[in-house]
Amino acid sequence: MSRRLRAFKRWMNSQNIEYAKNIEIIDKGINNGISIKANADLKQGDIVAKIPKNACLTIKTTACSEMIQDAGLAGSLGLAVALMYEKSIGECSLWAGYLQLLPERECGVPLVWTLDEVDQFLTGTELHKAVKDDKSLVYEDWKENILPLIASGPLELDPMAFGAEQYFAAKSLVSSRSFEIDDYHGFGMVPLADLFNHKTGAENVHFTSVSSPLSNTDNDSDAEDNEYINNHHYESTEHLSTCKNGSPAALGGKNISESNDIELSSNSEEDSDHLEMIIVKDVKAGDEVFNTYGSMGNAALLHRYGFTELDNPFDIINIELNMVLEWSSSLFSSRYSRARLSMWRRIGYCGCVSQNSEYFEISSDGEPQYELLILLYIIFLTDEVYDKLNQTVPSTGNLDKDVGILLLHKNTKRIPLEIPDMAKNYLLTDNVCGALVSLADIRESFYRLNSLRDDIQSLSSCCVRDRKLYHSMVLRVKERKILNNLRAYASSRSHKYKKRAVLRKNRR
Ligand SMILES: C[S@@+](CC[C@H](N)C(=O)[O-])C[C@H]1O[C@@H](n2cnc3c(N)ncnc32)[C@H](O)[C@@H]1O
Repeated sequence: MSRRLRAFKRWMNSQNIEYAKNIEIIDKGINNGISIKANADLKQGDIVAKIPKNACLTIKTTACSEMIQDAGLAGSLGLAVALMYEKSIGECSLWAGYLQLLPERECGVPLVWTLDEVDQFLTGTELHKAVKDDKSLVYEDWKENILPLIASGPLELDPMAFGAEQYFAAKSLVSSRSFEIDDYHGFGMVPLADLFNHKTGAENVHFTSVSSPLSNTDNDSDAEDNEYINNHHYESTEHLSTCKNGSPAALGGKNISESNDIELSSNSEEDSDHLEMIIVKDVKAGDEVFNTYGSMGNAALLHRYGFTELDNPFDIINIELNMVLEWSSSLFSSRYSRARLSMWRRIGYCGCVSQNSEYFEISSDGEPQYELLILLYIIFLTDEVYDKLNQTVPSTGNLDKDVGILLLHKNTKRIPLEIPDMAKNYLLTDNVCGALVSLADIRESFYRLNSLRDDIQSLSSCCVRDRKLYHSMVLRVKERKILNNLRAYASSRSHKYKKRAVLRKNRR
């Protein structure tokens, strides 16, 4: 057993953190990290760890809690300050035995890459602009909130431990390892629980928390209920994109409040101050025990946790509304495009919205967001139908649902927009399918020179241990495959394509 692991186990003992004998903490060193393995078969319902809430590092439990509160810091910023402070006081920290097990920073998280690395590895991907924006926002946060604490705060903070670099490092740890604990503590670092790795849709454990100490005081029996919570962290909700159809954006995961994974189980009163890890799917002796950090695509996984998965079914790619408008303006005029866009909005549609940008999602199998199909269809409406629609649809105010479906097909048939599966038969005209292929080509050009084949070859020859390169290549290749799937989706639905396929078949 490594020295750092022995020290961590001694520390866990001192904090009354309990874990089952049939799980083992495996330390593969700095590069490969730590994971949890089953020593014996684990059965659904087994509790494999109990962690007192006061052993968690939060803005309430840290020794600098008062300073954080007085400075009005909260969220991931407050937790990062708590983490930096506890690290800065070394062995005097109550969490010294825990902190010595953590890496300096989560190197895979692009927030801590250099700007050159961000350009080198992420150009063209969903993350390129997001990470650049993050870097400047996080730096601004530091300048505005932490620098004043070093200069004139009450605790004589060591400037070497609270520099911008240390803040970025702390943010990468908070982003990749913090959990929501309860209403009182908010998010925090949860020793032991944060040693489980993630597997999408195939987790073995869930993390459970008893209701907050605040609600415990009102003697309500709800306070004894356990609530399943996920390894969601501040970034996941701060940057969470809101999408009309509720699906996660490329960078968003499942919002905690939207989670339908709530599991309730009762717990005795004396247990109410701790967290539990409970087995939800049997594990065979010798296998790794996985947690889930939520259902999210590779862009979100890399953004927050610093890794990707080759077979991630939640992968998506986004097509920005601005890109659609540019493409439309290159075919028609920009005035024409703006008028068609305005009609689309009047009928009651919008894209997903995140941080000042509006976009459409393309799912892993290449299926475009419904709202994009409607917009493209409106762009290609003949002037005659458009004018008719223009007279029918009110320019402002709430739309009557009946008016919303008054989109006319060629033979003046109404398109039943409220039944997407049926409407798609009308919306996917040759023009719309051709537009989807063009949009895929334009989005593809963001990756610059290399072809997808080049990228696949680079990925196959690159080593998982070269983390930045490997995971950014997985992100790139998976995104480009989705664009291929979008082209295939469009081609297979285009009548021209279908006709050509029939002709080819007849010729054979
Ligand atoms: C909560 S920690 C899990 C424990 C971690 N392995 C350690 O060494 O402490 C999250 C970090 O573990 C790593 N990780 C978790 N699941 C992973 C996976 N499926 N593939 C690659 N890395 C993973 C990533 O570095 C991530 O930021």
